[in-house]
Amino acid sequence: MVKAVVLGASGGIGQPLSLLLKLSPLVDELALYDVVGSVGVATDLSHISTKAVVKGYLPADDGLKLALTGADVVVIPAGIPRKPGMTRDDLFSINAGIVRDLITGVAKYSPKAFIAIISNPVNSTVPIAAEVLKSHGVFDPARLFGVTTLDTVRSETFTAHVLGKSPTEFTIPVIGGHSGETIVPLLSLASPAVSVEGEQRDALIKRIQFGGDEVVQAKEGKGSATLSMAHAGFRFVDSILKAVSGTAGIVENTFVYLPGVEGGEAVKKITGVDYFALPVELGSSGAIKVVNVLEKVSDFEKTLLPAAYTGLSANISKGVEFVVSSAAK
Ligand SMILES: NC(=O)C1=CN([C@@H]2O[C@H](COP(=O)(O)OP(=O)(O)OC[C@H]3O[C@@H](n4cnc5c(N)ncnc54)[C@H](O)[C@@H]3O)[C@@H](O)[C@H]2O)C=CC1
Ligand SMILES: O=C([O-])CC(=O)C(=O)O
Repeated sequence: MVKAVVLGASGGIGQPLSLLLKLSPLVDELALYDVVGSVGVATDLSHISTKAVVKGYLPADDGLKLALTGADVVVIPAGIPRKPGMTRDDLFSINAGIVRDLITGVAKYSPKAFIAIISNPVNSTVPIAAEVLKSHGVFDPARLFGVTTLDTVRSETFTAHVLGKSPTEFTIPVIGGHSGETIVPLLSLASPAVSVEGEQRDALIKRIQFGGDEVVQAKEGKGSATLSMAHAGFRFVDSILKAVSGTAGIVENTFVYLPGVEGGEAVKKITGVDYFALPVELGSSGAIKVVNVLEKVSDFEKTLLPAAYTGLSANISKGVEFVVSSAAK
C-alpha cells in the first residue's frame, strides 16, 4: 500500500500534480493538504475511476497530522510563486517559514517518508528541511530531495528543439542548483551525444538556466510554471516509487545532501558545498549513490561552475541560518 501526500495541493502545481498522482497505478492512497480548497480538489479527483483513494485535509482538526500519518512519499509544492522582476530568493521571506512548518509535521508524523521539495527557493528550502529534520533526530539524507527535474525536462526539450530531434531521446545531466546560474546543464555529457558550439550553445544554456523566467514573464503576474512543473514533479515521484518497488538502475538529477549519500564526499571536495544537484541513482532506500559527473565536464562547462558554487553557498547558508535563528527565538 503506497500513500502519497501533496502539501500545497490546491495550488497551480498542486492540482495537476495531484491529478497525475491519482492516475498512477503505483499510488493506493492520496492525501491532499492545503490551507484552502484541498477538500474540494480531493472530492473532484475522487470521482476518477482509478484505484487511489483520495482525501482532502485542511489545517483544522489535526489535518496535517492525519494527512501525513502513514505517508510513504510527501511532495511539497506549498508556497508563493514569483511575479515578473522577482528572483527565487525573493520568495524566501514567505516560503522559508512555510517549508519549516510543514517539515516539522513530516518530522513528527511521517519521519520515514521520502520527501520531494518543490517550493522555491529550492537551494535554500532543502537545507531548511534538513535542519528541521536534524533537530528532530530524523534526518535521513537518502530520503530528502530537492526537485530539479524541471531543469532536466527543459534541457531535454530545448536541446531537442535546437537539433530538430525528439525530446524523449535525450538524457542530460543538469547539476548545481535550481536558480539561474546555479543551474548547469552538461550538454557535453548528453546521451545521445549532441553537437552544439559557440553562440548556439551559449543561447541554449541560457535558455535552460532562465527557463523559469520565460514562463513568469509569459504569465504576466499570474504565477510561474505549474503544468510543466506538475509533469516534472510527477516524473520525479514516479521514479522514486518505481525504485522503491524494485526497479533497478533509475537515475534522476536531483538536489541532495552530499555528505549523506555514497559518492557525495568526493563531489563536496570539488564543489565546496553540502548540497548539490546531480544524477543520483535511486533504490529501495532512496538515494543510493551520486554519479560524479564533475570528473567529466568539458573545459567550457568548467567555466560555468564557479558562479554556481558561489550562488549555492550563499543560498544554502541562508537556509541553515534561518532554522538556527528561528530555533533561538
Ligand atoms: N522546483 C521547481 O522547479 C519549481 C518550483 N516552483 C515553486 O513551487 C511553489 C508553488 O507554486 P504554485 O503552485 O505555482 O503556487 P500557488 O500559489 O498556485 O500554490 C501554492 C499553494 O500553496 C498553498 N499553501 C501556502 N501556504 C501553505 C501552508 N502553510 N501549508 C499548505 N499549503 C500552503 C497555497 O494555499 C496554494 O494553494 C512556489 O514556491 C514556486 O516558486 C514552481 C515551479 C518550478
Ligand atoms: O521560475 C520560477 O519561479 C519557478 C521555477 O522554479 C521554474 O519554473 O523553474
